[in-house]
Amino acid sequence: MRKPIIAGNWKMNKTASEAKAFAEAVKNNIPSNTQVDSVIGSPALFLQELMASSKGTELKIAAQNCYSENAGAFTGETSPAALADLGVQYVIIGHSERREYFHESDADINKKAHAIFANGMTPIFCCGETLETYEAGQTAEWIENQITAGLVGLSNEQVASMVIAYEPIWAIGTGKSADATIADEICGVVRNTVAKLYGKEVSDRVRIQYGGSVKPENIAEYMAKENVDGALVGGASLEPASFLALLEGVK
Ligand SMILES: O=C(CO)COP(=O)(O)O
Repeated sequence: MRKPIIAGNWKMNKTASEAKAFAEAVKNNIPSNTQVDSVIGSPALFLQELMASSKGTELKIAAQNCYSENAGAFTGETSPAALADLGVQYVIIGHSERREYFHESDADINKKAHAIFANGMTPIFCCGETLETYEAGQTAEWIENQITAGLVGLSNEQVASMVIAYEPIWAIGTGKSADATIADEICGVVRNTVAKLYGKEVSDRVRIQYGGSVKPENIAEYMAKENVDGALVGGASLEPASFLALLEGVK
């Protein structure tokens, strides 16, 4: 049985005081982590504050990115070793916004995945296709390629323990969600790709999220699907009441 995981991705939103107020508002209302892993992915600037505010509670904290080296002359980058030292558990990598606006390649993302595991954290690895690829009927091939390249060299145990988020680019922030049937089908493609590369035992364990215009009103439809183990949520994770409602939708 795979434990559900709901992760908010705040993207580049909030100030430190707003991040702290959010954590204070939600931290005592997070469901037990025997039911669901509840995660907030924050800008690096607020991670230390969020770690302090959420200490001893069921709220887990993710970074939205990191570099693939632990230290050195990499101006402006965030060290995975420093994230691990803060107690951060998850790092989102390969988000379509980073691939598109910051030109991250599959190889860059793969190096980050290795660095995250080397520091004892868990990657939330994002994949997803454009509307053009979707309409051309090439989604499955696209997703297989992103996963194959992004996970190169990881061990079976590492892949089994990670989280893979399927986020169709055409459904991100557009209000146009892939319906639950499509989400389940493509999350199934993700799982089959993992099975082909790492075997069935690994693909039965890896957790797969759907992301793209998930809201409290539609979360239950996604969670009811066989291949969907959780959600990666942007806009609807920004307000405490909405984030808590997403978690309620899983219970
Ligand atoms: O990109 C996303 C999460 O990483 C999805 O964003 P929205 O939930 O705002 O569509």
